[in-house]
Amino acid sequence: MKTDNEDVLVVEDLGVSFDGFKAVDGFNFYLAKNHVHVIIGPNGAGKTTVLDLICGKTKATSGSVKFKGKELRKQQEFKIVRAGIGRKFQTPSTYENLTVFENLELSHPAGRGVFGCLTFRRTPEILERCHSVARQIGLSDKMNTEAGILSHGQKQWLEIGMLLMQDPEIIMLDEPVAGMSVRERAQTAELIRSISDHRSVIVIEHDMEFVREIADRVTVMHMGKILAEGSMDTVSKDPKVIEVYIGH
Ligand SMILES: Nc1ncnc2c1ncn2[C@@H]1O[C@H](COP(=O)(O)OP(=O)(O)OP(=O)(O)O)[C@@H](O)[C@H]1O
Repeated sequence: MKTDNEDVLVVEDLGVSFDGFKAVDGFNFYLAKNHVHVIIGPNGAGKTTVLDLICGKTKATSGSVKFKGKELRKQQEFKIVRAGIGRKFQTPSTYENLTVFENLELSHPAGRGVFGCLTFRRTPEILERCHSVARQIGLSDKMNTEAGILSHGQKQWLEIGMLLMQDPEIIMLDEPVAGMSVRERAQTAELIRSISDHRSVIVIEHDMEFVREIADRVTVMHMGKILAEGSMDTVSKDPKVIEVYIGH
């Protein structure tokens, strides 16, 4: 368990309604620097919506999202990414016909946007960054392999690598081990732990064994609200949590 208490992200009283239905309601969330904070909860609890609100994909109807003291709630999505919050969606976003190396290279901030594409130069710094990210995601020996022929797990790691290329301070992952083999899950747990040496990670996950392996802190959501929060040990013994979720 890490002890560094500095919060990089402070979310308070966050809420959103869809046609009068409160999908997220009075949500408070404190993400500590270099921690892995996992959000769990039954289907429809509001977990994905919370990530949508943090990254600006969905606009909140109330509350605040502060990143290193700066209010993000009304910022546009691309500005939130640039500020240092990266999000991996469940839908694949790799370029299947490009190699692992090319996918990583393209994700470097220097290649971003029309102007970036036109003026992009492969500098030694960018090359080194691609290789260091490839080492971290375990794909160093696949640099020249087209993304389309990678295994499911390797594609997921490549996507995480593409996020890492942007050097974000916070990474958000929605069900990162869905569809993975036991071995791939273990490797993903290791990867997430290594990412949290220098960044904070928010993960949504259903697999409790996996949560136990990676989480510094767990928030349990139910019907748009927080049901419990603490270490995995604490929340998994909470009778409220057992009743609505773990006991199912
Ligand atoms: N854009 C939207 N318009 C209307 N309702 C929405 C919208 N987005 C989410 N909801 C509703 O909000 C609730 C929370 O959904 P959300 O996807 O955040 O839950 P979740 O905890 O991530 O569930 P799961 O584990 O199934 O992915 C659900 O009832 C969903 O139908």
